Amino acid sequence: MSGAAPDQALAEALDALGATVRTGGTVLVALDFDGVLSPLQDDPTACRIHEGSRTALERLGAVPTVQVALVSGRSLADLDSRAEVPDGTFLVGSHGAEHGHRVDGALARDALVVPPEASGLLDALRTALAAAVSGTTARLEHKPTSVVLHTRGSDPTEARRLTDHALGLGARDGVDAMRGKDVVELSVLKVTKGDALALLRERVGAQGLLYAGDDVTDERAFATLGPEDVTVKVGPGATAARFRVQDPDAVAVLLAHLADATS
Ligand SMILES: O=P(O)(O)OC[C@H]1O[C@H](O[C@H]2O[C@H](CO)[C@@H](O)[C@H](O)[C@H]2O)[C@H](O)[C@@H](O)[C@@H]1O
Repeated sequence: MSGAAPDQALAEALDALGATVRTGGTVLVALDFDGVLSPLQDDPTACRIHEGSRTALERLGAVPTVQVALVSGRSLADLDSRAEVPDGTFLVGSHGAEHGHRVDGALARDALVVPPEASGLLDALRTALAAAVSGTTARLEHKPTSVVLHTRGSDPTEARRLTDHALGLGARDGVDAMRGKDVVELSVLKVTKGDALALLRERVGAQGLLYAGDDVTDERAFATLGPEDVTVKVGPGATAARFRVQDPDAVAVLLAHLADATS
């Protein structure tokens, strides 16, 4: 495998999670998708899970007291279509708005309730953003509870103008604006990955937790996790996480190390 090995402090934290599993404790292994399990791409539809991570998650998913979860900003359907994860994996999409899990080779979704006033607001946001990006190189992505402005690859001046416009729309009542890497997401539900992780932790009764993420919305999650949790920032930039690895190649090595530590 081509990624860098975890540094000593992270390796020790992974070994401690492995020891928890070997003594019968439950460990939640939760991962962001873009920038963590897949390298970032100009075209979001080109992203696939890293082969090394896919293999390691297969191994981890086979351990009875390891619970694997993907916690992503992508819509649940989009995440499911490219994740290639084993049965039993929890999938959280749209930054925590959509929940499901893999069972019998398919996605089982939890019900998603969007109040009518929120649907109306989302339609208005979609219309306003569509008018703003018309004739530009920026793109829109539509999710069940949000619309996303993508400016990766756009002219920087145009990207700034559209970003400011989207953030202006995001200041409206009932809208949660989230900035990410060359994206502004306008959601009509107030959700966070931190809340999603808290729910999952309770649902599986985890004694140990690992979460790896690379983006602004992952910082929201890191900030809610405890000092004993193994939080891993992927890539450069300020972070509230305890540990850092360089890139998705290093994530694959980290997950393989954890899989080894559980057996
Ligand atoms: O929480 P994540 O799994 O990291 O999802 C966050 C967003 O990921 C995608 O956008 C990002 O990745 C794209 C593909 O590499 C890249 O082109 C874009 O610039 C990035 O922001 C996805 O398209 C969004 O819906 C997710 O919210």
